Amino acid sequence: MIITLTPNPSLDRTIELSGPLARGEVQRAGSSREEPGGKGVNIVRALEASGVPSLAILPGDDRDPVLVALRAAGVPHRGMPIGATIRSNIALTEIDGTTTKINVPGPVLSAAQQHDLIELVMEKAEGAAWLVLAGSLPPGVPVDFYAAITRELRSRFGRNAPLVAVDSSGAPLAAAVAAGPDLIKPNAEELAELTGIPDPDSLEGDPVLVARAAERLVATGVRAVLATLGSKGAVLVTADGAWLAQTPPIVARSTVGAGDSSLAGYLLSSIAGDSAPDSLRQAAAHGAAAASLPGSTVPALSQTRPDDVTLTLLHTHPKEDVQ
Ligand SMILES: O=P(O)(O)OC[C@@]1(O)O[C@H](CO)[C@@H](O)[C@@H]1O
Repeated sequence: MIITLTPNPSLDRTIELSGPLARGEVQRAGSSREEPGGKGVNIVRALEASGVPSLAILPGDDRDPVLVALRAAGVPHRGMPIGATIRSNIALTEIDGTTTKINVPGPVLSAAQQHDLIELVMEKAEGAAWLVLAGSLPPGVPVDFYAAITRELRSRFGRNAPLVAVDSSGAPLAAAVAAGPDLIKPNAEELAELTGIPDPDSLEGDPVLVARAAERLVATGVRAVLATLGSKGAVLVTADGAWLAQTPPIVARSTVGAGDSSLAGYLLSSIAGDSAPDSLRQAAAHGAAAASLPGSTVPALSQTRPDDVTLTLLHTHPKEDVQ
């Protein structure tokens, strides 16, 4: 069982433009779609599509459009009433797949609601293989929320605690890293921010640099770093090595949720007992399949092509050079 917690879920509205985005002008959209979202929600949508037992935990009232959509789609979830509407995020996709995303803050979670949410996670986490802590934190939630959950989980369940994956950004991710999660899934920008590299673009184009930055995090106690690099592929770093996975070029339609699908691919492969590089291969295949689908549509395992992924063992540099 894989549990995800999305403290700041969203209703994702994707507007598909039939030409390039023109700032300051009225544009007629080709089409638009709405999907229940937030990173942990997308991960469970992807796992569910492949028949992997999973549960999305999120704050949200039963009649909220996000929960209604999850129910209608048969996505396993558990909402916690908050008496406020879940935020709506907007994505504008252009014909070449360029995606502009606008995310809003979301409703405040009070201290009592945060406490209840943590208790719900603890209740559902018993016996789970993974707990994924996913996305931004809503207003009112302290930046060490994910770190505190990781520590609480390990103190309550000891050696039986689920493995913890964190897919977030900024201060919540930095705080979570200090708690030594089993896996983090940064993109180039998040990895650059975490490791103090001023230019994220330099990372995206250079998998060896990505691996070196990730090695620094592994040296501080993160068990594995899965760095997703968009069309450049994905890099996995563990204490045992560093690998690059690259997919053949795809026609991208929307990159929203592609990273979430990558993480779902990694997790489903890993719980099936695959090796770390093979799990990376599945992550890359899932990410590419997701980017070729509209909106935040997630692929099923059968829609992915792991055999087309090229895996390369990255030789970075001797351990003593790690700074
Ligand atoms: O604002 P956050 O929590 O960082 O990200 C939210 C979000 O952009 O993440 C998903 C894509 O990864 C979308 O479903 C959702 O709108």
